[in-house]
Amino acid sequence: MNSMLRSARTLATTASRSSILRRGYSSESVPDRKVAILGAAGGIGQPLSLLMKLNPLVSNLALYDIANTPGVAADVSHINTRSEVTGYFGDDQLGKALEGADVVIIPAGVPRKPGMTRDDLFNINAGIVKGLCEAIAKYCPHALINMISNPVNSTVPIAAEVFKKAGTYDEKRLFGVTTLDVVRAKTFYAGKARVPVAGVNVPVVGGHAGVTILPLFSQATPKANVSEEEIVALTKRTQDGGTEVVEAKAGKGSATLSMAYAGALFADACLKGLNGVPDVVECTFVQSNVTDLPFFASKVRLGKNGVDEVLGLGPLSDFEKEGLEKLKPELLSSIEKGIKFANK
Ligand SMILES: NC(=O)C1=CN([C@@H]2O[C@H](COP(=O)(O)OP(=O)(O)OC[C@H]3O[C@@H](n4cnc5c(N)ncnc54)[C@H](O)[C@@H]3O)[C@@H](O)[C@H]2O)C=CC1
Ligand SMILES: O=C([O-])CC(=O)C(=O)O
Repeated sequence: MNSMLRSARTLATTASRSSILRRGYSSESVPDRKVAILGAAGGIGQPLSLLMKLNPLVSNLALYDIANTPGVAADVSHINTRSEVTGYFGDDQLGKALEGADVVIIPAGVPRKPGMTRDDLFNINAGIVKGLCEAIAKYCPHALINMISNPVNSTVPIAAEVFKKAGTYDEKRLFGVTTLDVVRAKTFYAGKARVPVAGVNVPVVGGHAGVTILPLFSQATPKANVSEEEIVALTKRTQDGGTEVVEAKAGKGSATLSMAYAGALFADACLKGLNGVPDVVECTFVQSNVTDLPFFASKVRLGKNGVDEVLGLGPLSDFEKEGLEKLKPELLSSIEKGIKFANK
């Protein structure tokens, strides 16, 4: 029995060491990193907590929600990986959850039901995000913020305004998580192009709602014979990916599992950037000069201070150029709605 336990333990240690080595570190050089998840007991929060517990770059995992986090934290904490896990709940414990955090992931807020747009969530989620960002400004002003709560096109500008008011705003540290759009675009493209999905790359730019989601299939790799008609259909399916899940769940919420996967990928990229791993590039919604809009999702190189460089759009097809012009009014109005809310 003892030898069985010993070999299981050796396996776990070897797995964690080799995954650290795969990420470009020597096993001695991985710094301590605290990740806080706000909304950790929710549909996204729980599987995201699990995935972050599996990430060997995390040394301290703080799980915060308005309720139910002690159970989630107790459960996840039994997994024999590197991080210490602590559950926090209620306003009184928010400061402790945030103190010392390097990355704060925010999936707090209500999800859509069939028939709703992401903007229909604004009235509830804007207030939730504002309150959480006020606490972040106070307790961990230098953390990288990964905003998942919808409508992302407005919640990111809200966060920026809250941080500006608190005097802590650093545009390099605020990210709207649009990774799920990229994950979907890759999956749908691989299916149509009949290529192995593991090698597929597709940038997705713009924002995170309906037509503001603009996948750039003209830049997809590997190149494949995909017709114009199929590109139009792939674009529409990527833009409607969230709605597809909302309708399939029929009133029981929106994407949680694929979102947890996407959120874990993006947080991992942020941690790698912080740790100095070179050439970490992800699409994300950030303060931007790439277009005339103040916030825009595009490829971003991540570094030790968050955003290292916001990369340009690259060459667009005529269909994508048209999509870009079409998305601007809606994206701008969502950004302005967020700014107005934060300053009222
Ligand atoms: N960026 C993206 O690609 C995606 C964003 N989302 C968004 O993520 C959000 C969460 O979705 P789900 O996890 O499915 O919802 P959910 O309702 O299952 O979970 C939300 C959690 O937030 C918690 N919460 C509410 N107020 C809070 C506060 N003040 N502080 C801390 N926690 C608080 C709730 O207690 C709940 O546990 C929604 O706004 C949804 O639209 C969902 C999928 C993809
Ligand atoms: O569609 C929703 O409401 C949730 C979301 O943002 C997504 O799945 O992309």
